Amino acid sequence: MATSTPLRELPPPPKGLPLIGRSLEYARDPMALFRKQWDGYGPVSPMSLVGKDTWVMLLGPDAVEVALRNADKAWANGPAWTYLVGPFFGRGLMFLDFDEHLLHRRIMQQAFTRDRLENYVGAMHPAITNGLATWTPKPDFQAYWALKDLTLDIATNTFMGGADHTSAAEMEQVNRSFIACVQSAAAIVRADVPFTRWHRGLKGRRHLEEFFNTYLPERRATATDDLFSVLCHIESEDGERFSDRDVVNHMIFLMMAAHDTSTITLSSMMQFLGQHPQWQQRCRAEAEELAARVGTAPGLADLESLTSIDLVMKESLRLRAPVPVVLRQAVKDTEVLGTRIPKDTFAIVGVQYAQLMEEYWTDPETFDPERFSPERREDRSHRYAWAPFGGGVHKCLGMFFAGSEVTALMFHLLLDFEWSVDPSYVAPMNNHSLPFPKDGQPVELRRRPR
Ligand code: HEM
Repeated sequence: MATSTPLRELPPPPKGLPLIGRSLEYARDPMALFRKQWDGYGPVSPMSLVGKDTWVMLLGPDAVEVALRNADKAWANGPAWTYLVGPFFGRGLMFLDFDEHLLHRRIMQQAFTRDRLENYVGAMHPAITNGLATWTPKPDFQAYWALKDLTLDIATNTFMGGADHTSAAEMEQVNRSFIACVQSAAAIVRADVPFTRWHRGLKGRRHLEEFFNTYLPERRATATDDLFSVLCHIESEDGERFSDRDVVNHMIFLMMAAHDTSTITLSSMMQFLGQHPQWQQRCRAEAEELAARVGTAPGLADLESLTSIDLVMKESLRLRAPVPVVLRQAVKDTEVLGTRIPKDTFAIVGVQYAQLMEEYWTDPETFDPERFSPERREDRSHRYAWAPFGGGVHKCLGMFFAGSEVTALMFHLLLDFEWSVDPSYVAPMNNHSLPFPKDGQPVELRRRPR
C-alpha cells in the first residue's frame, strides 16, 4: 500500500532464549506479553518465537484489521500456519490461499448452509442428552474434561453420522491422535525425532488419514446428513467437487477446528455462569420457557431465541478467545500503520488483546454480557475490537455451527444441572497451543430434578 510519509523500520526483536525466543513468555501469560509489546512499541512490534526472530506482532484493532482484511493481498495463511502445525493439519481450508482458497471455500460453504445446520442440530440433541446422562455430579467436577468428551461425542454424530459406524475404542484412538496433532504446535524440536511432540503428532496424523480413508468409500457411495458424507457430495455453484484427498484433509482440519474451540468456549461459559448465579438463573429461565414451549429438541430458530445465552457466549469469547492469535506471513513487501514489513516476515495477529483494551471496552476485565445488548453494543466501537472468529476471507466458516452447538449444549446443561464456582477462582491456563484450564476447571455440580 503506497503512502507519502517515509515508513518506519521495525526495530530488532528483544533477545529471547536461544531456539524458542519468547515462546515461554507467551505460554506463561500471553496477555502480559501483549501488554509489554504494546507499551514498548505500540501496535506493530518485533518478536522472536519458536525458532525464528523474523516475527512481527500486530496488536490493537487497527493493526488486526490491516492483516485480516488483507486489501493488498500481502498476507498469506498457508506458510505461517504450516510453520506451526502444517504437517498435522495442512491442506485444511485455513491453510489455503488466494485463488485455491476461494475455490475450496466456495465448495465448503455448501456444507454450512442453514438447511445443513438444521440437520446437524437435529443430530446434536441425542448426543448431548446421552452424554449428560453419564455426568456424575460432585463438588469438584472437572467440567473441562467432561465437556471435551461430550463435544467429541457430538462431533461423532454430526461429523461422522453416529457411533454405529465406529467403535468407542476407535473414537478414543481418534481423540488421542487429535490431541497429539494439536499439542505438536508447542514442540521445540520441530523434526521427526522419536519421543518428541512432533513425532507423536506425525503418528497421530497418519492414524487420522488411515481412519478417514477407511470410511471414505462408504460415504461416497451413500449421501447422508453427516458432515463427512456432505463433503463427499457437495458441489460449488459451478459444479466443482472435492477429491478424496481433499475430503480427508478437510475432515482432519474441521474436527480440530471445531472440537477444542467449542470446548474452551463452553468451559469458560460454565466458569462465568458458576461465578455469576444471577446470569445462570436468567439463562435457565429462558431455557425452561423454551423447553415448555417446544420441547427438549429445539431447532435452529428456537435456539437463536435464547438471547441471554448468546450474550454470555459473546462475553466469554471476548474474555477468553479460544484462538487468541492468528498467524500470517508477508508474501511481498508491505506496511502496517506506517511500519515497513519486509517480504517473508511472519505475523502474530493478536485478536485477544483488542478484546481487552480499555480504549474499546468499559471495565474490560469484568464479566458483563450486557455490553453486547442492542442498547450498548460495545463491540461496535471498532470493526475488529471483537473478532474471536477472525475476519476477512478466512473468517471462521463454522461460526454459526459453533454458535448452535454451544447454545444447544448450554440449553440442556441448564435444564439438567446447576453449578457454582468460587467467585475468586482464576482458571490456570495452559497456553502452549489453544488455551485450556490446566486444572480441568472444577465446578460444584448438582443435578436438577426434571
Ligand atoms: C467457538 C468456536 C470457534 C472459534 C472461536 C473459531 C475461530 C476461528 C478463527 C479465529 C479462524 C480464522 C483463522 C485465520 O484467520 O487464520 C477460524 C477459521 C476456521 N474455522 Fe473456526 N472457530 C470455531 C469453531 C469452528 C467450528 C465449529 C468449525 C467447523 C464446524 C470451524 C471451522 C473453521 C474453518 C473451516 C476455518 C477456516 C476458514 C478459512 O480459512 O476460510 N470453526 N476459526
